[in-house]
Amino acid sequence: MTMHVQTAPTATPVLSVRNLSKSFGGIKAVQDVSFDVQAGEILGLIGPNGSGKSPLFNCILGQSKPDAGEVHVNGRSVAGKRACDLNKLGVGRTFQMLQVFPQMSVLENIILAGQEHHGTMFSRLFGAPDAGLTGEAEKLIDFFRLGHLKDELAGSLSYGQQKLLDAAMAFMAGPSLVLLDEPAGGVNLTMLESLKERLVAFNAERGSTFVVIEHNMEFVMSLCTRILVLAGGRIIAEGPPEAIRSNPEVIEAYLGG
Ligand SMILES: Nc1ncnc2c1ncn2[C@@H]1O[C@H](COP(=O)(O)OP(=O)(O)OP(=O)(O)O)[C@@H](O)[C@H]1O
Repeated sequence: MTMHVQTAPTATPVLSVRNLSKSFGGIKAVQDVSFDVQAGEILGLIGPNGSGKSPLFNCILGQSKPDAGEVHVNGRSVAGKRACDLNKLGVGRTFQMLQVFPQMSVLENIILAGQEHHGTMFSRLFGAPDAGLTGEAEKLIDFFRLGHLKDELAGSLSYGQQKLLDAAMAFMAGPSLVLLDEPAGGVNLTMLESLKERLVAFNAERGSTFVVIEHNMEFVMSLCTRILVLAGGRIIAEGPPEAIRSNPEVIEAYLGG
């Protein structure tokens, strides 16, 4: 009798980066970087200033064309795709700088983010003014505990509340992968706890996957399930937060930087 050994199928990573390189003139900003992110992970991307985090993010997100390498989201190549095409593939992002419209209400900001994610010019011109997104937007606002501020102008919110709104905007349209660029930057301790707690809850309840660039070590170490460290455009360490904290190469990269 022939025995068939069943092997577990390997899950397709949500994000797969292979041999990515990007130079600016003589500066090798990203050098042969490869990593995978599995569904449900919260991956922290850290490294001293100038280590290549933003250029790497920009290559992943189609803002910048890599010189070499490949990026796949849920098994599909993103080569040549624009940011709006990536939204349709289920990728959301936040930027270092706030992207909220101060003269619009919290609700309007969230609806606009939803329209950007899955609207077409035709649907925007001829569809319902809210593109049928008010219900979904209100749920998301409540999830991020901004319900009491729904009708306030975004510009009247505290900076921390605006960062929370900014993060919430990236979650409209239920992305499977969200890239967060310094979500904790300039946010006070109380709002930081709130932001972290909501991100963890979103990850746990919806199984979404995050990649987070962050300088705030306490925030990143307590939020992330795995950390990747860049220095000089290369990955110098990768592992769980507690191993990264005590990694001599990582300490040296920060102190030497
Ligand atoms: N658009 C660009 N044009 C020219 N050089 C760039 C560009 N983007 C990044 N670089 C260079 O690539 C290198 C790494 O980029 P960058 O400083 O943004 O890394 P980073 O890790 O994101 O740093 P930070 O933590 O300060 O944001 C730097 O030397 C930077 O000057």
